[in-house]
Amino acid sequence: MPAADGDAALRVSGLRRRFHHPGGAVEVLRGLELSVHAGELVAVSGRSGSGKSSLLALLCGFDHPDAGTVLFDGRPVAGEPPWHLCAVLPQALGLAGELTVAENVALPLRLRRDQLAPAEVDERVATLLTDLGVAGLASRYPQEVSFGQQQRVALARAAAGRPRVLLADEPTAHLDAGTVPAVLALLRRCADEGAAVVVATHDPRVHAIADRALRLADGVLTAA
Ligand SMILES: Nc1ncnc2c1ncn2[C@@H]1O[C@H](COP(=O)(O)OP(=O)(O)OP(=O)(O)O)[C@@H](O)[C@H]1O
Repeated sequence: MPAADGDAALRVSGLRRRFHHPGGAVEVLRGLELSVHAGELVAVSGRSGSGKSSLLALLCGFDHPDAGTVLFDGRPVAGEPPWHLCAVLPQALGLAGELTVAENVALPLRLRRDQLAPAEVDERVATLLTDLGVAGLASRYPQEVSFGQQQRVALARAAAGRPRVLLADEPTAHLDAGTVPAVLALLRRCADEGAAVVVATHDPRVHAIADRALRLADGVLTAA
């Protein structure tokens, strides 16, 4: 029997977001509904400008809706949810330039209140960097590696805290075909280990590993 919406790790209701431009207002999200359960990987497609990045920004608290609710395990969160509850790979990546690759990935673990032992942090970081094929870059700074490598580092950072909800915006853009399988495997593993995973993507390779495919159009999500 499918899990009830009320049990969803992430539950979004009636989400609205309007942007104001000199030429007028654009309502990008128009009462959007979404429920994602623990262990589920959902791929969200939609034409460029349909609002995928705007949706992810609202889910992770970078932006605020005009109306609607975002619940994590049935509860609202004031401001940005902590990394262990919701972590994001944004399109702009947002790596800290003053921290090395390894320090960036360790950051969500170091910021947690329930601190892990330093050896466990180091092991988790090393495993993620190895899995994503960037272990050799651990002591470099983000500006010393390629954009595609930075993208994998930002994904490792998002996954490091084993978040309840993992969001990824176009995680396979900028990657060569040989690198994509490792990214897909990590996203799938995060879901299999219990995260609710939402991926904004046009990539059919992501759709192939997703449990559900949704399409964002006219401000709402429908089955793709
Ligand atoms: N901060 C903002 N201020 C004004 N308009 C915005 C803002 N952010 C997004 N928009 C507008 O909202 C719409 C949705 O943008 P968004 O980046 O969410 O689309 P997207 O589906 O992620 O596109 P892409 O696939 O090209 O990344 C676009 O028309 C965009 O111009």
